[in-house]
Amino acid sequence: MTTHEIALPSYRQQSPAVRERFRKIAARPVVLRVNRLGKTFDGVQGAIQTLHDVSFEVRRREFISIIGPSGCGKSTLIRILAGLEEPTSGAILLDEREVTGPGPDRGMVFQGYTLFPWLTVLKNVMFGLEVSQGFGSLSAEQEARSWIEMVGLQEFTEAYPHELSGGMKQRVAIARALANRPRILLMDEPFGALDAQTRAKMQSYLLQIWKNVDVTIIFITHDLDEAVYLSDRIVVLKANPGEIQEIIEVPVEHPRSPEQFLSQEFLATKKRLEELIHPAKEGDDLLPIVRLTPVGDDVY
Ligand SMILES: Nc1ncnc2c1ncn2[C@@H]1O[C@H](COP(=O)(O)OP(=O)(O)OP(=O)(O)O)[C@@H](O)[C@H]1O
Repeated sequence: MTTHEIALPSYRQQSPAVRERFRKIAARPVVLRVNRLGKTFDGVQGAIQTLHDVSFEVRRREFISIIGPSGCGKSTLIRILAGLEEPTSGAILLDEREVTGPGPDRGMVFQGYTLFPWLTVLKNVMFGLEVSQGFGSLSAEQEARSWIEMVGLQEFTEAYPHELSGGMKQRVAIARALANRPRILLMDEPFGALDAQTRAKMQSYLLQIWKNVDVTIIFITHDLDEAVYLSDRIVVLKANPGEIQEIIEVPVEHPRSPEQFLSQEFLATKKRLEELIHPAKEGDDLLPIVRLTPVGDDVY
């Protein structure tokens, strides 16, 4: 049975506990304002309008996912938030100050493993502390060790990246990003290259870390389950140009746990995401038939 065939409550229906959580979030200060953001690239075939009039606000310690079809401008948006790309129009305000370039107030974790392969786990995490935060080596080491412990890799401080699994590398990348005490952690498909089991573990680790650290998270994913499981709110973009279709308040209660994947609220939210991202078109999953087996030799 698919989620389309189950009678589900509206994804807008919230339990008292969820309503109360959103009321508390609304009372927190705004950390990030994305104001009428637009981005046009000059391509070989002319200008490509990638983002158009994108506006939203993020409050302190919110977990926001950005989701949308391939090419809708998710990575462009996160690169603008990181200060790696300039918007064509509009502005980003972090703590009410305009973002004009990269800064230590924004940490980044990408899908590709971005650790320095020639440095140990400890030295990777110490790097930013020493180079951009001005820590002396002793205090950088102390600080780095506490972040490595936070991601559960204290046994691996002297290991090199090639000695770690993909999930462990991403945990080091998270520790390294958080060690600089960013206001916002920007994560672009951080678990996209991991197998399903490791990915599920990483989602659980990330929720545990987020609970213990004063950080706001912006998380890009293609995975609907991942977006619903992790987020307070989900910003759904559409493509050509990338515009906001809807911002969904996830009605699933906290603390989150994998059993909730089958709850009615979870499925109702996922169904809404499916409607927005993969609107069903009659026959769009059918291939032109080229028959290479004799008639009568059918598998179904
Ligand atoms: N530097 C660039 N120059 C020209 N066009 C670009 C550039 N960067 C992105 N684009 C275009 O902007 C659009 C959005 O790209 P972007 O990578 O932000 O989308 P996305 O939603 O992250 O895609 P995906 O989900 O496939 O990773 C695409 O059409 C892409 O070709």
